[in-house]
Amino acid sequence: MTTATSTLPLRDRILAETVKILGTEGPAALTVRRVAALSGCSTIGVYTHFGSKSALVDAAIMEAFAGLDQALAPIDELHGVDRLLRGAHAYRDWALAHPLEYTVMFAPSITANDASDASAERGGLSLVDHVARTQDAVDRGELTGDTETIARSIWSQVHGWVMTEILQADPGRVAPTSAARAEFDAGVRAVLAGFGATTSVDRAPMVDAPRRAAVAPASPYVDLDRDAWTRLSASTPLPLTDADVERLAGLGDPIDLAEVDAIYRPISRLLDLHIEATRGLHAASSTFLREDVGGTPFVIGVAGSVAVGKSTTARLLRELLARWPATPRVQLITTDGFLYPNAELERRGLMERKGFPESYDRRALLRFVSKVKAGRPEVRVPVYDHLTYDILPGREIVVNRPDVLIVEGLNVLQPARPTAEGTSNLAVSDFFDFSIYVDARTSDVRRWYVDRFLALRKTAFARPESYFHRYAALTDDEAVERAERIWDSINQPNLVQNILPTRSRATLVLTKDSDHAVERVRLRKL
Ligand SMILES: Nc1ncnc2c1ncn2[C@@H]1O[C@H](COP(=O)(O)OP(=O)(O)O)[C@@H](O)[C@H]1O
Ligand SMILES: CC(C)(COP(=O)(O)O)[C@@H](O)C(=O)NCCC(=O)O
Repeated sequence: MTTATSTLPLRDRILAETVKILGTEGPAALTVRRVAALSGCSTIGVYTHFGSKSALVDAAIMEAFAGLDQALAPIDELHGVDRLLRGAHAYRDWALAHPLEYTVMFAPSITANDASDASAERGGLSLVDHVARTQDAVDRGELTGDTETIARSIWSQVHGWVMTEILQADPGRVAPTSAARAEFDAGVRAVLAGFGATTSVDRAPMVDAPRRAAVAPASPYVDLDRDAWTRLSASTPLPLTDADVERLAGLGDPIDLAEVDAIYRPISRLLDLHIEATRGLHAASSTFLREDVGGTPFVIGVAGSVAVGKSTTARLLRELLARWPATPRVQLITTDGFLYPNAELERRGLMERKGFPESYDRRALLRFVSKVKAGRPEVRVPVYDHLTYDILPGREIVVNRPDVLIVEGLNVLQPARPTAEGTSNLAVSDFFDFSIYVDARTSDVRRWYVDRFLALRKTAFARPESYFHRYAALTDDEAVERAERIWDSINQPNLVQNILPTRSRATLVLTKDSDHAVERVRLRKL
């Protein structure tokens, strides 16, 4: 941090001095007394703002990551390899301008000993968005290989390079030269080329970048910005009203009729076309086989992170599809009904892994969809209750040969697990006729999760039977801390390890901006 700290508010002054000490002398030199003296306050002042020395270290790490995230935000206007290259430069530019913060974020002597698990792991989690950006380049056919390997190779190149530049300079003072920038650029391009990048990456300044790429030549997807998507179904009527939309919107998911009109009306039209075509295919098969192969429900999977707004998407689709004359009977189920009950999760040591693939009775879920698809009547689904955080004993939803079944859940796009013999099982998604992945930046979803947790304190948590009732009385700060802990320890690792990697399997990907509005739609065309 190069700015003079004396004019900053006390909290920022304390953090700045902490970063200086940690970044130049290491954690052994950090004492609350010293930070207080340098910040011009008493030790009580430090404790009042941060509570403890380790909380101070945590705050220094977390704030530094927030700064880096902010510096990287503009590249999310871009796509593919272009975004990865520009991201690498934005990352290096920030790190070299904040060498002490960068040291605090990544020096193992600090993160391994003096930070809490959450902030020590924050470095790993910062890879999440990078992995998602890499996945985008792979999905577009601009890079070839395993996404995780490519993402790690790019990051190792960038991080290793930046750390060397910082260590070679005087503490806190890096003077980047254009020669160093050119060398760095060549190094990152070499890594990208090693994974098959052929796209010529232009050097125009970031602000001039096109908002959206049209279609990558080898990509199996068509990628449309919001306006282009909306124009696709100009003549389809919108059968919902403001009141319908208000009724269907999930907590913290600010959707309105304009958004439904712009985004969901075209989806509903596209689905109607798919349903019609699928029925035509069945009729053709019947003619060929000279027997009636029978109708079967059209099954749609809706996947995405916890708190991304899958439920709102699924409910809107149910409502819109039911208004098409060919599909009046639309049912919606969520996969949480197939979570093992808490007692079973406890027995398996999985209470902290609710939502991970292994926390579900996957065989029961597979049996369920295959029965539905086979046209069986009265197929039953257990019911999960968010309030008690458990399966409701004896309660069931009956799925009775609907025209359309929507299956919503975190893991619905998981590929099949290999059997012990090395052959492949079927996966739930093998029974889908269409699938939708609701996507957003991980940092935005984290914020939505925390905001929803805060809002739930006054509603669901306030009820004595709520599993989270003990959180109803928390102060704002305590509730934020609690929600972030659940997010960082359960939901984000699940997103990164299990959910995000399934995104490219979806027929349609809806990418939301930080205000929940869908900014981009990607449709599989091949
Ligand atoms: N602890 C909770 N108490 C009550 N309702 C909850 C709780 N957590 C989530 N919900 C509700 O459950 C639904 C599903 O949430 P989630 O699985 O996070 O999916 P999404 O937000 O993507 O729809 C949402 O309507 C949400 O408001
Ligand atoms: C119930 C869920 C696993 C979602 O299940 P889904 O319907 O997506 O299969 C999730 O909302 C959840 O409660 N996760 C556990 C961690 C948490 O309390 O946020």
